[in-house]
Formats: sequence, structure tokens, C-alpha cells
Amino acid sequence: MSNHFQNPLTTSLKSGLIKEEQQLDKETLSLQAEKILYTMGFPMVFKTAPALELGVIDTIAAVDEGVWLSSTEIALRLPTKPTNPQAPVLLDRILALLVSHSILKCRMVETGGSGQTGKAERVYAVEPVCMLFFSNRGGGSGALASLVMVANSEVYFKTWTHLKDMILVGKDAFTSAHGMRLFEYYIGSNQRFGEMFNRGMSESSTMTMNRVLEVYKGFEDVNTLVDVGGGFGHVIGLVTSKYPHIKSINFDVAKVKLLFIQEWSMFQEICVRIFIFYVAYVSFGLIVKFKFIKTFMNSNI
Ligand SMILES: C[S@@+](CC[C@H](N)C(=O)[O-])C[C@H]1O[C@@H](n2cnc3c(N)ncnc32)[C@H](O)[C@@H]1O
Repeated sequence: MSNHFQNPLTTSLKSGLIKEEQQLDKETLSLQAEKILYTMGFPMVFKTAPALELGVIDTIAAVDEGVWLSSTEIALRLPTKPTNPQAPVLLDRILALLVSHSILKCRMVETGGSGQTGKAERVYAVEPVCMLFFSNRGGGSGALASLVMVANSEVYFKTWTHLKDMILVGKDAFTSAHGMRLFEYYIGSNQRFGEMFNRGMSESSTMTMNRVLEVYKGFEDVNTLVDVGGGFGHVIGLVTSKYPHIKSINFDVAKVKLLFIQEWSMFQEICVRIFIFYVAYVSFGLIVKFKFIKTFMNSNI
């Protein structure tokens, strides 16, 4: 069975070509070299610049099917409006990179009213693969957006720089970079990363598990199910919502549960603060009223 790894990455300069063909071959090689040189650009663009953090993909996907948007129209619809007047021009360049990676599709359309010809602009629409990256697809179907953030985080970049240690001395690259193993690190030293990591895991596992539950019938006869290393417990939750007779145990290190609770506690903290503010406001009102009545009575006695 063949796979994409078997496709050659290089093109050899062929002998027996006429001079122009050899020149063309050299240009292809040079483009190939540049593509390799700037490989890092794609994940950076995908994560940081337009796609996930700025919400470009969601913006393009939010329009009705068959509607294509220009970079100017996209810039106007972004959740955070750019103040940079050059934003559409810059977006256009970045969108082209997403087109070259089959994330978006693009075509040229003529601009201007009737009588104006010769002016054209690029318009964009999403490719089907985008559906897997939406941060909020709804319906509990999961998404890969959080894992893009994990894979392109500083924590992972630092790990990649220690790849050679793994090859040379057999040391796990993460431990080499961070002084401890991944799970110890995110529980003990970087809980924010831990929360992002486990959210990413849950979201991607949700996608897989939804598909598994469509075809796999083996859970029908299970009475007790333990998910070892079950993270936030979404996977076992999906199984038991389809098979409520199963007694389930989500087994993970205690602090992972704390990371999950942390998501909730932010909401709870806001509620508590609003409550405290309300109580303080009411108490202050009562004190003022009480002082006013006391002063009034004193002056009348
Ligand atoms: C790759 S994550 C998978 C999480 C989950 N299965 C999911 O799909 O969302 C691996 C999980 O194993 C847990 N884990 C690692 N070492 C463990 C241990 N010694 N005992 C229990 N859980 C552990 C981690 O905390 C983490 O949540």
C-alpha cells in the first residue's frame, strides 16, 4: 500500500533536456527549496495570524454556502475589527498560504460596476477539512482547534528543539526540554497548558468516539467500564449516555480533575463576585439609610 511518505520530496535535474527545460527545472527546484525553507510559516499562520486566533476560518465559514468573500469583506467581518488599513492586503497573502494547504479555496472575480473591466480580486471559501478545526461546531461533535494550539505552543516548540537528545542518547525529548515528564509538567508547573492539553484531548477523542459508537456494538454487554487515563471523562460520558446501564469509572490523576473543575470555578468565581458586590451594595444602602434616620431623629429630639 502506498502512502504520501513514499512520494519523492525532490525532483532531480534531468539530463537530455533542452536549455529552456533545464532552466524551468532549476526554477522548480528553487521553489521547492523555498517551500521547505518556510515550512514553519504554515503552522504559525494557521494558529496565530488569521485562522484560529483571529477567527478567519469561522468568518468565512459563517456565510451561506456558495458565497465567497474577498479579504476586504473578511476583514470587516472579523470578531476583532483590525485598525490597520493594510489588513486586507496582509490577509490576502496569508489566505493564499491557507489555499496552498487546501484549507481554503480561492477564485478570481471581476470587481467594480458595469463598464469597469480588467480589475479582479481573489475571493475565498472554506474547504471541507475546515469543519474539523472549528472551535465551536456545536452538537458535541468535537474539534481539533485546541490541539492546533497545543501543537504550536511554546511548550511543544521547546520540546522539538530537544529531538536530537532522543535520537542521540534515547532521552525523552519532553523531559530533556522541561526537566520532567509531560503529565508531571502540566499538573505541577503549567496548569494553563494542562487545561488546554486536556481540552484538546477531549475534543479530538469526542470526534473519534462519536464515530466508534456509530459502528462498535461491544459496549452492549459491558457492565462496568474503567477509562484508565480518561482525562476530563468525556469519552466515558459518551459511552454511558448511549449505554446508561454501564457502571463507569473515569480513572486519572487527581489533579486532572482539578483542571476540569477549574473551568467551572471561573464561572463560579464570577457568580460569587457578583453576589458579594450585590450584598455590599445593599449593605451600603442600609447603612446610609440608617445614618440618615439617626441624624434626622437626633435633630428632632
Ligand atoms: C493523552 S491523555 C488522554 C486523555 C483522555 N483519554 C482523552 O481522550 O481525552 C492521557 C491521560 O493519562 C493520564 N495519566 C498519565 N499518567 C497517569 C497515571 N499514572 N495514572 C492515571 N492517569 C494517568 C493523564 O493525566 C492524561 O489525562
